[in-house]
Amino acid sequence: MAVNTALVKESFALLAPRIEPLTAYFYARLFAANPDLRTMFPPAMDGQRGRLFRSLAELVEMLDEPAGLRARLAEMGRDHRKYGTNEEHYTAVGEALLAALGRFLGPRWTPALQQEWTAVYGLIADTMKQAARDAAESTPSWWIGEIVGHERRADDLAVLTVRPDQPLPFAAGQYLTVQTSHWPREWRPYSIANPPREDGLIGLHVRALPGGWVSGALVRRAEVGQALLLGPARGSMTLDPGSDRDLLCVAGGTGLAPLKALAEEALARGRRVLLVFGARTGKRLYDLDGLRALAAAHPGLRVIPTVSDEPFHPGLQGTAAEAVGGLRDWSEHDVYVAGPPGMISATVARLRRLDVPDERVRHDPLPGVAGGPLPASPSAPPALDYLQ
Ligand SMILES: NC(=O)C1=CN([C@@H]2O[C@H](COP(=O)(O)OP(=O)(O)OC[C@H]3O[C@@H](n4cnc5c(N)ncnc54)[C@H](O)[C@@H]3O)[C@@H](O)[C@H]2O)C=CC1
Repeated sequence: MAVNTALVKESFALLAPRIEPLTAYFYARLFAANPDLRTMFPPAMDGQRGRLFRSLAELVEMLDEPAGLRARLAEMGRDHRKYGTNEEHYTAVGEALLAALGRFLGPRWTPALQQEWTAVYGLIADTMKQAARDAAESTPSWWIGEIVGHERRADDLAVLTVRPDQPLPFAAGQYLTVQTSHWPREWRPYSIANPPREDGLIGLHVRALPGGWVSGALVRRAEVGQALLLGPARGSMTLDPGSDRDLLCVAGGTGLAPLKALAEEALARGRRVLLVFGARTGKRLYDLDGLRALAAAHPGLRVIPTVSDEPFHPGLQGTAAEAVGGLRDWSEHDVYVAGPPGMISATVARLRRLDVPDERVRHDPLPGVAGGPLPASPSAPPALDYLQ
């Protein structure tokens, strides 16, 4: 059945002011009907609550772009294998979701609207399940990664090197999710800081965010020899295989990680790269040595560090976005931007003013990475304590 996307979008928009009680009702109903599922979610549900509906909002928004929607759903389906999600869980979530929509839309929940939403959820679930089945033929549901390198570059920043127990396919520019033994069932996304290597090693740049459970554990408590759980690689901020344009990479803080990977990959293919690396202070330019080493190996790389919040630091002053504006014409470059959401927005706005076509500018989704877990089953990853 063709979905009446206008009707679905209109009804979803009506729910916006009541998303919090709706989400609470959804999870209460899901767990009441399927009590065993509760134990498979993180002990604290605060962050979790918003995730499912942020994902749903994103999918509803994409209903008019079938190819993009299918790709997004397939990625989510592959990723959900790490939670141990099985086909019955999709049914349970669908029932709770339709019940929650019906309750909060009240008299507007007509049989016709119910039919539309049933079709939309059917499309979501079927696409995710099929992608999960396909992925199961060639990859594990999750990987165990041994920490083989842990360098504290600052009190709140570490560069980790992780060796997955099995080949973990990814492309330069992608990210994966990580779980530590300190916070069971909490997964957080980190960009991979290198292109695929023969030894399979994966570099991660982690800043401990204030109150950040997983990032704090990765920076301050993780050690060489410990194990992490890794989800599959995700994200579409990758090199365009059909392009041979030079690259402008604009990094803010640890947003450097995916751009270093993309730069290395592009340089290996003979493309030239200008990498602007913005940080608040000189000390926070935490990987200048690594970038200098890359530039020494590749004459096609030029690195421009800039510092925004330390007035007497030598060299360029200002944010990476400001630096881009002052440099030159970027309209013939492929541009990649990564960093805090405000920095990405500011850089994209600046690039627009410089007449760089939108389709040449790539960044990960804002304001963060949407996509929360569907429920997990008892076949979910074991707690890491047992592995160490
Ligand atoms: N794929 C991606 O886009 C990735 C994003 N990140 C994100 O990057 C951030 C890195 O955090 P930190 O290293 O603490 O960076 P930070 O907060 O120290 O900021 C880095 C740079 O961005 C500038 N900046 C920050 N907010 C800005 C704004 N509103 N407008 C213009 N410039 C702004 C700062 O002045 C500084 O020069 C985290 O939010 C992390 O989630 C990290 C890795 C990959």
